Amino acid sequence: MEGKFAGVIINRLALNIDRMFHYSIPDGLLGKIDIGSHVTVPFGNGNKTVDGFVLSLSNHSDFDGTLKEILSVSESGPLFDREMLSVCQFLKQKYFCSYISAVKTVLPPGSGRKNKVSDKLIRGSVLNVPYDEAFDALEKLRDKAPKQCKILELLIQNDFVADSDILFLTGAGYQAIRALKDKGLARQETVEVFRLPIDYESIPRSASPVLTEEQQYAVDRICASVTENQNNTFLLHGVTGSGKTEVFLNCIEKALEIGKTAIVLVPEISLTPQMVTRFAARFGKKIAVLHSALSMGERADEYKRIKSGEARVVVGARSAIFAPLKNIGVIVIDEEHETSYKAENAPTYHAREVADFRAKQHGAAFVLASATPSVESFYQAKQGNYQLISLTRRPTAQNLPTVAVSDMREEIKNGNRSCIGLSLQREIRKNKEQGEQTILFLNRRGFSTFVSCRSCGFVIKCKNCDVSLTYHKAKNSLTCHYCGYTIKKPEVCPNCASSFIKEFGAGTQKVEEELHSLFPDLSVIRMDVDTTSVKSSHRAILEKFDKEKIDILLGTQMVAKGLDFPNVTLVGVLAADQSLFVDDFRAGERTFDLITQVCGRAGRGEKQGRALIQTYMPENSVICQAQEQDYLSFYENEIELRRQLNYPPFCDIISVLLTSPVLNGLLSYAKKLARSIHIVMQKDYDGAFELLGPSETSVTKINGRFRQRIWIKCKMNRKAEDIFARLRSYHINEKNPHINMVIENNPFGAI
Ligand SMILES: Nc1ncnc2c1ncn2[C@@H]1O[C@H](COP(=O)(O)OP(=O)(O)OP(=O)(O)O)[C@@H](O)[C@H]1O
Ligand SMILES: [Zn+2]
Ligand SMILES: [Zn+2]
Repeated sequence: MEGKFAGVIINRLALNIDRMFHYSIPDGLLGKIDIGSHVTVPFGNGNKTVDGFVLSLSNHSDFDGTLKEILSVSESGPLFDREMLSVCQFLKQKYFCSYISAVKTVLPPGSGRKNKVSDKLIRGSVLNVPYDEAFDALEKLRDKAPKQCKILELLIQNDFVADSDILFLTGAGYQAIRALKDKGLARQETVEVFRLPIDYESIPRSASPVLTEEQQYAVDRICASVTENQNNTFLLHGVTGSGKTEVFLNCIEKALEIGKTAIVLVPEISLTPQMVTRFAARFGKKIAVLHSALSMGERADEYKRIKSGEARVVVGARSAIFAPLKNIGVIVIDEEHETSYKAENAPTYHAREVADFRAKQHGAAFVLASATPSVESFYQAKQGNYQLISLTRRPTAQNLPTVAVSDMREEIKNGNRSCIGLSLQREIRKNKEQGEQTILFLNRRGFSTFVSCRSCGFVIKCKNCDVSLTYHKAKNSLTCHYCGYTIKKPEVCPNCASSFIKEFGAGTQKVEEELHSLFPDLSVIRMDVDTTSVKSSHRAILEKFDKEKIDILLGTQMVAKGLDFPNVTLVGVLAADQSLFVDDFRAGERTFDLITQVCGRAGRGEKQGRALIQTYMPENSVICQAQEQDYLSFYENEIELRRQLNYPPFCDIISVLLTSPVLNGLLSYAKKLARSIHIVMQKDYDGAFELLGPSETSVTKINGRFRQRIWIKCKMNRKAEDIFARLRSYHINEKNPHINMVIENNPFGAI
């Protein structure tokens, strides 16, 4: 450990201290401090003791005066190594975040927190009164004790909330939790944490099936890179059910064989149960699983197993890309087109970009797998930057499912007002008679359930955000999905006092009711955010569907992808076209991907599958291409559109979002910034660019903050990075206490 001087990042989010502070290392601590050490230091004029992280070490200092000394260092050793330090620098440069938020992204789970992760038990709170009483209490607390009100809202929305989560999510202190308990509204509960998320050893081991020729070719090409330490990027484009997973399982096996390690990212928690089982069946305890549904304790355990070298394959959601593995041989991103790979909070990294960075550092093979690659990735493959490997058939006896389109306008003309058309009803019936199972997919975007007045049209909105509240039938509550604001559903319209105030739109609950009345003899199981809030319920629902041969699995996005049930031969897509109306240049891509993926759940076993797409616009080209499951013609169309309209991959889109609790001053500041950006871009940027805005965002207010956005279209290169980094410093120096700035490169579904 070299050096007498250390550069330290202070563990505070305040933007004006977002830089390295230099300290000298006292003799007593020499040799004990390294990159990644967690230290305490005197800070500021008052020399307050604060904690921070060591990011650099050196033997000399340019500082003229006497440097302050580091006070202490955590005994448990450095929290990250030099490789992770370079990842932090990458995050900071590419995503315009502060040092500390970059560092926090790579820290082990639970570290740097005040309360220690207990070994077996988690303390938390649950609601202690019926919902109705809780709603009454909410209104009483709303103005007098807003923190308690926020906690109560959380407890209404969830069955159990860990105290640490309450503190983190609401910013309240323990006394607020205690006050709610004293009032009898909440009570304390302790839940036992399952230390190993899955008993990997209990899952029966299974070997690889004999690969098809196409699969073997893919494995050989990727493995050549793994063994030769070559950093190549592969786009594994295979139709749904073509055995992509089998391909990368085999590549990982190879990597392990020659002493290397592997990371596999899978998109959402919903994907993990089946996927994890497949990994455990192949690799047993050599795998570690990291995703957000694990408790902090579980995550900390898995992390330890990775650090100790026991776990050599990490399977996880987005943040697993930061797993502290050494000697990585292969990184896989499954369903690489998924939007959940992009982080929503700072640093707003894309896992694909971080993976690319790490793969380069390790000389690892990088595999992007999808049946419907993102337009950006496919373009890279066409340009020769990625090596394209295609799997064109399913390895099982069956072809891709046949897909039919059902015109819902005809259904309405014929007097059928059900959201399940007659053709779909017939198919469901037929499937039941053949003893086969059905998956029904409800495109969530088309089915928000808000409450409105049938007399005056009044829609109940959030008081902090410019959005309508979502109705939850089981609790008879209305909740804001942005800020958590919760109220009881009013009996009469707050605007005109009419009692014709009702929920609008069909949610999964409504469709479920309809299924029961159409098919009283069929069993239905529902999977959506409401039925999966309790830990492990994903797994439970899927297991029940499989083991008990439930007739219909009904769900939102959660059932669209990754599921592999051989007895499912029919897939129905309700409201296929709704996601086409979203105001986003990726709407077509997302609709194509959703429909193709969900149809791909059918006929994965020995029996031929079929899918039925219900739509109001059967002539729409995206719907037609999805019906044909023809990615290539979809891509050709889409890339031409992007070229004409100058969208990614032909340029990058940078969003500069400004928010403030007061409208006054926000717009003029945004205009001033837009003008400055324009001038600087003209002077210092060397290519074409376009600047749009400032303008209001589609949701004009979130969490009590008004929003203005400036869009810049340009190629994100070193020069542009430098300009936006300067813009960020300029904003920090302006000291506009009310106005927040977030710069984001290529945001997804920006609101
Ligand atoms: N060579 C093979 N021989 C027999 N069965 C296979 C073979 N390869 C894969 N399978 C089986 O075919 C099914 C689909 O394979 P897999 O899940 O790997 O495909 P996928 O392309 O990853 O699917 P998707 O991306 O559509 O979810 C699985 O049940 C798998 O066990
Ligand atoms: Zn809100
Ligand atoms: Zn009304």
